[in-house]
Amino acid sequence: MERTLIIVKPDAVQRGLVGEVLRRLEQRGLRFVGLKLMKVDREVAERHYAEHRGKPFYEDLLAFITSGPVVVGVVEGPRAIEITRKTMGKTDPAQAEPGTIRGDLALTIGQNVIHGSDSPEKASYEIGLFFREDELVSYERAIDRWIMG
Ligand SMILES: Nc1ncnc2c1ncn2[C@@H]1O[C@H](COP(=O)(O)OP(=O)(O)OP(=O)(O)O)[C@@H](O)[C@H]1O
Repeated sequence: MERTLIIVKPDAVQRGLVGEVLRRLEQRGLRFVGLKLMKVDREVAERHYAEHRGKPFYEDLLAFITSGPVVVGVVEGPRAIEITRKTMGKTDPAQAEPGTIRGDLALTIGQNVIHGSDSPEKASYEIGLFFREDELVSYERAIDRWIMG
């Protein structure tokens, strides 16, 4: 069982795509165990994007992710990180396959609809950055016996 963090980015919230993005993840069998709408402040954004500090797009990245509300979620399931990343598609929407979230919905590499953690270490770090332990809900669905069995 694995957990990963997703962020429905400000462009997707502004464009009314929250339901569409969450639906695509749910349809892959992933189970939401945490979900909330929030604004990301500069300090959290800097911690989240620490690996990109110094890159040419770093300031734009921070400005964008703090520009308006986002929806952050924690999804759980076997191979949740890999399945989420595949469902998202490549970072650059021009290279993302049709049928992926970014391939179908993203407009630019900066405004690319969704973030998903890319390793177990990052998932654990990012979940801790956005959620307290008591905000995450453990539960089982009947369907989990098939897809997780
Ligand atoms: N060359 C670039 N120009 C502008 N923005 C970029 C560029 N490369 C990456 N970004 C932005 O920085 C974010 C983080 O980059 P990263 O390489 O970690 O991509 P990712 O892991 O696919 O995306 P995310 O971390 O959002 O899931 C990207 O989602 C994108 O919005």
